[in-house]
Amino acid sequence: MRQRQHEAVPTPRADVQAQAQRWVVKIGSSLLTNDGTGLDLAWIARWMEQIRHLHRAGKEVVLVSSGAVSAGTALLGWSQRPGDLASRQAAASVGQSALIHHYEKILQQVARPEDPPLHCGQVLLTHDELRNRKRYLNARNILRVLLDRNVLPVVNENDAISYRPIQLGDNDTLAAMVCNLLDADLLVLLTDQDGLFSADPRRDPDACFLAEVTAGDPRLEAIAGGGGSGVGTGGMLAKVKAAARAARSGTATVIAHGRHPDILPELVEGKAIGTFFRVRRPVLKARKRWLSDHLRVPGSLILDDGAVRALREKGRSLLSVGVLRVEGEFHRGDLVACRAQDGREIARGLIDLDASVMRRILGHSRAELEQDPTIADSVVIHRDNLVLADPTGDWTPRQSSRQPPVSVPNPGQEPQEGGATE
Ligand SMILES: Nc1ncnc2c1ncn2[C@@H]1O[C@H](COP(=O)(O)OP(=O)(O)O)[C@@H](O)[C@H]1O
Ligand SMILES: N[C@@H](CCC(=O)OP(=O)(O)O)C(=O)O
Repeated sequence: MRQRQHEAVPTPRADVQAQAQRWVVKIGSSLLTNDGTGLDLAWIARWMEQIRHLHRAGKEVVLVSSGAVSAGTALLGWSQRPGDLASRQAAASVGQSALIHHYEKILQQVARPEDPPLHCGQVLLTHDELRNRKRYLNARNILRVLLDRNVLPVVNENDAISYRPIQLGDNDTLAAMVCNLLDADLLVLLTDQDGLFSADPRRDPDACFLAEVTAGDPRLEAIAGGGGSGVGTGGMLAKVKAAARAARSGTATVIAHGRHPDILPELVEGKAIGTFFRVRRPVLKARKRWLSDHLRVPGSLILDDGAVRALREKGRSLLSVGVLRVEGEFHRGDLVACRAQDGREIARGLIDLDASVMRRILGHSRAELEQDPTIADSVVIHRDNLVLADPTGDWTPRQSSRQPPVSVPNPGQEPQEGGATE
């Protein structure tokens, strides 16, 4: 079920939850392990039972699971989570296979005789899958194929080969990206707190619980601290940002305590447990979502005030005459940031020219540029390939682009552009 945007009367929370068809459920490190090493198999069994329950209710479920490093740390006989990259990669490599083994085994143990077959399908993603358009579409297709074949995708970052410059880091971000890939209806972030509080409840005993908020509300980032449990990576801040990111695809979010008994069945019943993040902004089209999903860009263009206005207020393409400076190295087709002169990122998009060509164009004086329309009017970034930042720093749709055909994924088929909302 897709929450309708700009409704006079917003869909009640209970209905958003009960009618959500495609669920992305994320279980954080803080829940999967009690002391930072090893897995809590008893609780994994309870979550697997709950996922079986969702399937019986006809829901599609993707599980985003942390825990590889914790599981590997215990198996390798180390007393604490490794601090150095190589040991963390080794722990993830050993732990990920153990993690998926336990999920599959326990998923079968909790099956009822009348249940149709349900197996786990491991999907390990890196930042590259989300940066490169072809790999992004490929990841989307395989996730769709798994759901179509009644498989439970179990997603994690490929920690064994990720290293800091290309790392997503926390699985809240990853889960939100999966929501964007799949146009999920509901993101459930299970953690070790009852939800979002007005301050970190570990530090502030007077912190108040927030039952319902708006995804992307900039005030929320100020109250959500970084890593809190010491085991998890992103802390509440990553979850608040993930809810804002998920809202770009119209996905509502619930942050709830994973050890609340039967949390998932109770959410399907529409119960108000945990903090609900309502979607209150226009949904970005799939292609623009992919543009906004990039965590890093190889270069920036510094724009003059006229170009900033043309992009922001008139929804125009970016022309070379409006570019004052080029930073970084990039090639035609790369995603680059467009910045105002004070450094704020106001847009980002796929560039039509290499950095070297841009610099050559900028070598002309502004008077020369203005006199030679063939150079001055070169389209640097077409408006269909641009997303604009709104005043909160989130991304907003602007121009409607043409609708490519909707694709139905087939195994082995080349990834296709397109999708329900593109
Ligand atoms: N405003 C807040 N409300 C709730 N929890 C918060 C807040 N600010 C910081 N936290 C901390 O965030 C932690 C959860 O994040 P994290 O440890 O990364 O968990 P996970 O492994 O589930 O992702 C909580 O244990 C809590 O201490
Ligand atoms: N991908 C890592 C976990 C990353 C992590 O801790 O994320 P989170 O559970 O969001 O704090 C792993 O499997 O160990």
